[in-house]
Amino acid sequence: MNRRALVRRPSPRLAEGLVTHVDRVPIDVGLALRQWEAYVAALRSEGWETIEVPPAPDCPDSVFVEDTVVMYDDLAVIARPGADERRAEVTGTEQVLRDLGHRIAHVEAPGTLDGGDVLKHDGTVWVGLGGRTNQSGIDQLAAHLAPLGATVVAVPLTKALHLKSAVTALPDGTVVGWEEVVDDPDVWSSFLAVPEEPGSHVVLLDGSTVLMSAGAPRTRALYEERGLRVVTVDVTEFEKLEGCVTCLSVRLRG
Ligand SMILES: NC(=O)NCCC[C@H](N)C(=O)O
Repeated sequence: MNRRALVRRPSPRLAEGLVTHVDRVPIDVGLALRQWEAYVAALRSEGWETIEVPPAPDCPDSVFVEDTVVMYDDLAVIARPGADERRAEVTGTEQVLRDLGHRIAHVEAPGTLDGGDVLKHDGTVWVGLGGRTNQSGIDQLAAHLAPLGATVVAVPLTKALHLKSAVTALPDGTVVGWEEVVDDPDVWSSFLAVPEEPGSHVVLLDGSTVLMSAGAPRTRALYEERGLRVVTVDVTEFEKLEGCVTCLSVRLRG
């Protein structure tokens, strides 16, 4: 399978990015750019072709490209970000996906939906409700994905910015999370609490390899004990803005 991922270069205005559940602290934009370049290099060295969405220099949070779309098979559901400040980000993503030949659908007003609220595994799509994503956004996503056989499940979300700020899934479907910010771990039949907050975010690079933050060494060891190969990257400047490894790319199928 062709392994391709969208990424988007950080805006020079990154330091003005939104913060909701954390206090604002200074961002080193030069360091952020180097961390982003290393993130892209890590994807490439793991066999992923990276495609840059044209930069959006006026949108401070545009590096968090995951929030602009939900991919399912060949369908790209263009998000409608819950934060007004981020609405303009979707245009560039849509154009790139259209040019790549993906089918396009949209979340329309009054719906809101951020890609970071959407966790997929094996035909089930969990969507965080209560932060950036509303019920109309979830209903619209469910309608777009139903013909593809996906089951959409709304999940309460009050303690983290996005569902995938709280939980992600390992290749075997085990959902991993930092329990302090998970509203209801019982949503998942297999839930594993991890010992460090940045450890709850994994990007699946293949069936046995995950990409994660370098800021969670004990969780890394836990994953390695489970037989996973782990690639780490420094993403401190993005973590200061409630971003993480998942937010920085969108993986495409086919
Ligand atoms: N998917 C994600 O978790 N994205 C992180 C977005 C962070 C950005 N500062 C925001 O508040 O929208």
